[in-house]
Amino acid sequence: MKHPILITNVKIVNEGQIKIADVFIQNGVIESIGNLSVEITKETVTIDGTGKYLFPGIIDGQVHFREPGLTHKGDLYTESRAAVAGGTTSFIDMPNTVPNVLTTEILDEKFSIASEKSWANYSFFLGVNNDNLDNVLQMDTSQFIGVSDDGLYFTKKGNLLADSPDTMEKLFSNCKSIIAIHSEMEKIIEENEEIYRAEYGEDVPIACHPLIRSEEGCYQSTKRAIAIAEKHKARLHILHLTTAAETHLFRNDIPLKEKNITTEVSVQNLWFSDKDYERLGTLIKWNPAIKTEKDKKGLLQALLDDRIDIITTDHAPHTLEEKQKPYFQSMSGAPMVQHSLYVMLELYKQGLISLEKIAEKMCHNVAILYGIEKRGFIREGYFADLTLVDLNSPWTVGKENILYKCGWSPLEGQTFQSKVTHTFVNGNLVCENGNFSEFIPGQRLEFN
Ligand SMILES: NC(=O)N[C@@H](CC(=O)O)C(=O)O
Repeated sequence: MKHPILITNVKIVNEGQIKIADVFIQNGVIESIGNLSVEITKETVTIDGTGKYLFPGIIDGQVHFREPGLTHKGDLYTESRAAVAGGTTSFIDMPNTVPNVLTTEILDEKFSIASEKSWANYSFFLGVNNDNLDNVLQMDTSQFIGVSDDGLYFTKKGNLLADSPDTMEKLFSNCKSIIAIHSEMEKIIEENEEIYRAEYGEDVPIACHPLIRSEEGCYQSTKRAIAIAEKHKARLHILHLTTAAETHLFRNDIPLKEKNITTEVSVQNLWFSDKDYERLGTLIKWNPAIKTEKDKKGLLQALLDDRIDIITTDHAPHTLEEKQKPYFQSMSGAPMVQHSLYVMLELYKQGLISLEKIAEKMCHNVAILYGIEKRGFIREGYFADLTLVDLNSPWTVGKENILYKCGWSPLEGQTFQSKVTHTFVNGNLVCENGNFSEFIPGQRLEFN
């Protein structure tokens, strides 16, 4: 039986406001919020929230948890456990697992594994590439949370969806669900690779990464994808923006609910810039590449003025061995899901973003964008997915507190001022000051 939980006198960060109240959780949902005089029974767990901040549980719209098929990097148990430790209570996972998620059978298998192994609530994108395009065009795609090409190669040549305008025309004119795309132009990347190969041979320095996977490659791709989506009134979501230039292609004059074209930024692009390649090398090699200080500032500005709708992580773990290779051979992507809220709270401490905006972009808007039912807000009757934070409890990221299966983080050595003290998933207190409850599986996200 689930214990009722009463969190008292806590600062609730929700829907543009911070208000002090008590929160009563029972049977997995937020039963009441206010100045409560609930009857405290023997079973009730009372948590003193004085001085702390209560956020809706973070919903991460883009992760790679690697199961099935790539479980030497991470799996649904290890990565979702790391997620809840850092205050993330729901996630949407990408299709580039092995086998790629190109059929509903493989999608169902992923749901089935998650129902037994995931600490957090979950959903999965259906992958789309040339191998299954005709099938996807026949499907009632409104039954999926979204389709995505992320991490999949699209054409026989190996290009991305964004490189195949004809295919985009076909897909966008038919598909009813959200189409979440990785937006870079392979042709521009290949041309740039040739330029730097001519100069350095195989020893291209990592500092060239943002020049190879360049601003131009992102901008041209995003511009074209938006034009095709607008023509077909498709529901397009551009994943992980990395350039300030692209942000100007998105609108902020209509409410998120009415937008057909949306986008996101991943936390690492608000934290790192090209200045960090010298210190961290291929550890911060991501696709698309982390770009300049100017881009970092422009992305934050676009987040604040609502041209960027949500914050994700693109959590993409690889082993250290896979990362620490020469530029061309090293894997792109790094783990981030345990630390996303910490990065954002640190930006708050630096005066760059408000707590209300963090809740909007990491919780409310992700629920709105993907139509997730009864999560992402602190409201009576909603699932009790909640994250309690102490804003004055410094700690340092180190091997001993990293929970990713790959065992490393590009943030090692970083001191954060804030700490997630309690994470609740569906009304269960699953993690308290780094100590986990017995395993309780999360739930499949329902969407409308
Ligand atoms: N973002 C990355 O750099 N890597 C992702 C794939 C992807 O999102 O392209 C991965 O799965 O490793």
